[in-house]
Amino acid sequence: MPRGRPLQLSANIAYYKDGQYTVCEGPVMSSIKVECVINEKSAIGEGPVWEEKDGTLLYVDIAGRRVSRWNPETKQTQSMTTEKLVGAVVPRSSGGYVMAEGTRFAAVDWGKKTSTTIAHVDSDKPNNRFNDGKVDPAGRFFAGTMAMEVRPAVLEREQGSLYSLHSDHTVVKHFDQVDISNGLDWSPDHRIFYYIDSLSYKVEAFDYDIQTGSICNRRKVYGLEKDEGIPDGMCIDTQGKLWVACYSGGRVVRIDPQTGTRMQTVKLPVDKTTSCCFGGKEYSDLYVTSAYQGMDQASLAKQPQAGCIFRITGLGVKGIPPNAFAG
Ligand SMILES: O=C(O)[C@H](O)[C@@H](O)[C@H](O)[C@H](O)CO
Ligand SMILES: [Zn+2]
Repeated sequence: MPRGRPLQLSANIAYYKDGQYTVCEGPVMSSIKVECVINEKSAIGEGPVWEEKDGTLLYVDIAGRRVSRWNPETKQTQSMTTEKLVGAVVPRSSGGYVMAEGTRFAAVDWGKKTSTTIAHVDSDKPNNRFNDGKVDPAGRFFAGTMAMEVRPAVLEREQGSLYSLHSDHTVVKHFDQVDISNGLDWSPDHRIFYYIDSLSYKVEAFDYDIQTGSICNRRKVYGLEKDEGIPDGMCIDTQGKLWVACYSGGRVVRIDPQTGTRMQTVKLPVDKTTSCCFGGKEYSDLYVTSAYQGMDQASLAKQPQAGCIFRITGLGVKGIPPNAFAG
């Protein structure tokens, strides 16, 4: 091994210097690029989903009460306003979308820009709303709730629950006592469900039964460090590693859930990074949403791109195509 030549390890690069290998965080030899691709700002951009058939990015602006779809070719965004705060939107196999809005699951007719209720949750909690959601590999739409925020991350604690909407339109409640129900995804072999309750400052895992959609054996897989901020949305890559957007951390981190360690950090030019998904050609680009809500004038002046959506290229990893709601 000649001096100064990098040694490729599984996830990191080691440099040989002064008689020892220094392991840097992340594949520093690849050219990672972060660019703002959607200039149209969201108060709380969230829930990005890549739609392969159209090559478009679907996402929500939670507080802006908007579902949007952006076409990278035309650079055009189409939007639909929602009545209540909208936590997540997902593709539906029978066409259109399903959204988790207010405290209801609703079908969206994208052509007409209208919605119809499928089911209600948390009817005993008028101050609750849906937050993040995603479809499991069998077509069930998982989404969780939280109390309305007084300001970012300030709210009545333990009011939320995690639900799933099944193809027959029944709703299952998995657990309650959630502060801010947030990022979620499934392992590539469908045997593990990963979940974030933001104010726990950790990523958790459950055993997953893909046949029934039930979860058990809750455990911690990663605890966030102080400077990483609040864990928010997340997605998994084909290697089973988790990409977590860190709210007030201005970064996405790649976590190895098997070892509970951080493998990589990618910083962004905004603090309030909220969620991420893979998209683009072969799902090799990471799209990252952000928020401007809750920022004062001074920080907005310092971060003019707050609320924009970013694309990270050159990561050298690939994502898994999103699932569509089966009902
Ligand atoms: O983006 C979301 O998931 C929530 O709706 C936001 O409100 C933030 O996550 C929260 O404020 C940070 O904890
Ligand atoms: Zn979120």
